[in-house]
Amino acid sequence: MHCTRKVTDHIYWVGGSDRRLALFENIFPIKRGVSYNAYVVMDEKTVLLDTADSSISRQFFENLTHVLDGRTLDYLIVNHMEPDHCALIEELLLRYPDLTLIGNAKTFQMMKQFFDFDVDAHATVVKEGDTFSSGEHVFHFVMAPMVHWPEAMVTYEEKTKILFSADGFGTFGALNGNIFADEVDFDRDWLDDARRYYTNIVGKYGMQVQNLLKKAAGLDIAMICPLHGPIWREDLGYILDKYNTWSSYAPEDQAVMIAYASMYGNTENAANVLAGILADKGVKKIVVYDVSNTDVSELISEAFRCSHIVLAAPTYNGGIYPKMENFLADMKALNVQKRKVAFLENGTWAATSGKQMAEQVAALKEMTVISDTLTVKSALKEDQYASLEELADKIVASME
Ligand SMILES: Cc1cc2nc3c(=O)[nH]c(=O)nc-3n(C[C@H](O)[C@H](O)[C@H](O)COP(=O)(O)O)c2cc1C
Repeated sequence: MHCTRKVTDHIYWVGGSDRRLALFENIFPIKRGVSYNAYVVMDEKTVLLDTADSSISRQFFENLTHVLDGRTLDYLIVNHMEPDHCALIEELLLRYPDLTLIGNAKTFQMMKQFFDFDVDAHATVVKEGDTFSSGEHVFHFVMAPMVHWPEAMVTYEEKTKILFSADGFGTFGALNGNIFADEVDFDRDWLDDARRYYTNIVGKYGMQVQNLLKKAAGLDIAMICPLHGPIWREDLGYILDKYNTWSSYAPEDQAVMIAYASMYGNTENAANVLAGILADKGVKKIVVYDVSNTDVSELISEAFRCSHIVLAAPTYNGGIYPKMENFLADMKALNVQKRKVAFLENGTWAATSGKQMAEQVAALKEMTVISDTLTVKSALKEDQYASLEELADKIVASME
């Protein structure tokens, strides 16, 4: 049966959620599932904005058929060619052979790569600033290259002042009946997943997101309809502000993240002792993560959130403990920058992980090392308490 919701009098959410998928993009754990949003505009002409992932195809087509209520589908606006949104285009054409596809030149290049149908026979190419009217609704096309694919665009509808924002402002998490951010406790239940989605998927492209935010500032936006997660129709400043923070790589919180790797508990012990000393000195926002037990997507998300990062790892066959090395590689890949950092190394015969971690962090932009590397030789000794206190003092002194 159909499972749709009204967004405005003439616009409907026709998406669906997948709670079975373990890994989004076969890499990111999604314990709370994910939604694939799509929207239908009922007007003189009928318009669909994006399709969905094949996993929800049955629900999507039931929704679409129900909303169209016997009418045909005239137009599909393709904001993003990633398969989780465009998988159903070919089936859509089988059902609605006269369908016109609206996208930019790159959209259709990609469509020809993904599909075998006669794309040119259906394509209407639009570019930045072009408009299209379906009757009462007027759609403006705004290019959003590399947010997060080159062909990505967003569509602004003039009458309803809705920004159909593609993957921008999206989040992991299935929709549970409530499709609007103001119907849920976003800050409590969604923000962590929104940050994890943004930082891991779009995090690398901060400058491109900043460009899109500048374009968005010129539009009178009443609602943001993303392709994943809740729709924003109240307090838009909240999510725009978060996007501005994340895309400018500014820390969201003055907080200390201690990420440690440990096989036999000694580096872990040092991480815990440091956290305790920081707490003694009045720091409230401290998070401690075992990099072996925490998915790297969560570590990245926290690295974007926290102002301070302490990396603690044993030396391993002359290198950095592999799970920590993987986190460092991801930090580079996702452009983590502008953080205050410190290192704690461990080694039993030749501790070099600190030096090696520092070299990798030096390749990141605007990272400030706030203290000399602290070396543990196998296990932390009582006489090292003072050096941990010294490190904690430096962290506290550098917090705003
Ligand atoms: C497979 C393996 C390789 C290691 N390689 C080195 C090394 O290259 N240099 C070194 O000084 N210690 C090396 N160690 C020793 C550990 O770094 C050391 O025991 C450290 O205290 C482990 O910390 P943990 O208790 O937090 O796991 C190695 C240990 C293991 C198990």
